[in-house]
Amino acid sequence: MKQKLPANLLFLKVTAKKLEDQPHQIIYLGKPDGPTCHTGSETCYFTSIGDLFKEQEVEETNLALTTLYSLEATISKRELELAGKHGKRSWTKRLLLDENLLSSKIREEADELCRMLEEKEDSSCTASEMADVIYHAMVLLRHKDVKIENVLEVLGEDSLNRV
Ligand SMILES: N=c1c2ncn([C@@H]3O[C@H](COP(=O)(O)OP(=O)(O)OP(=O)(O)O)[C@@H](O)[C@H]3O)c2ncn1[C@@H]1O[C@H](COP(=O)(O)O)[C@@H](O)[C@H]1O
Repeated sequence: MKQKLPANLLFLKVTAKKLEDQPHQIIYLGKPDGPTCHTGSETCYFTSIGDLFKEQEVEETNLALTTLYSLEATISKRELELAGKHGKRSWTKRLLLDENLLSSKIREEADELCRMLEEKEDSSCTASEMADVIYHAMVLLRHKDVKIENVLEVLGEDSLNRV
């Protein structure tokens, strides 16, 4: 069987196959007779490996942002829950209610991060130490009514100014 592609008069040789154990299913196999793309190119896979790496970078950035925004939303939710009488115990709520505790935790976590560097520990704990710093600092942001977006904007401006 030959099937004409409407826009560009290119052809695919199509064969149909039935699977023995799946009598109600048909698999069509298309074998191009000449180029398969309307541009006349052999394929439509125009994306280079380099572009794929860039896409991966974008995906990683999106994941990082989604995580930060989601953490921000959780912290805001805990703040709203403080208004209710009964709610489950939450470390975030404790921090939001106690500025001294919040400050001392941020200092403690930042100190742990620095000590890890000074004492030349291997890097296996770096991510979790940094996560502790970020989380506690983000509770402070909420307490001061500052959005993570504002922080990211400042970081973006700084990096542009330094190019
Ligand atoms: N990221 C955190 C987070 N990191 C640490 N902690 C808590 O912070 C407290 C102190 O943390 P530490 O790391 O200092 O714990 P530690 O036992 O002193 O251990 P060391 O550091 O001394 O080894 C513990 O009760 C931890 O559970 C956190 N509590 C909450 N979050 C985030 O906040 C969200 C809401 O949490 P709740 O408010 O508890 O519902 C969670 O889903 C998380 O995303």
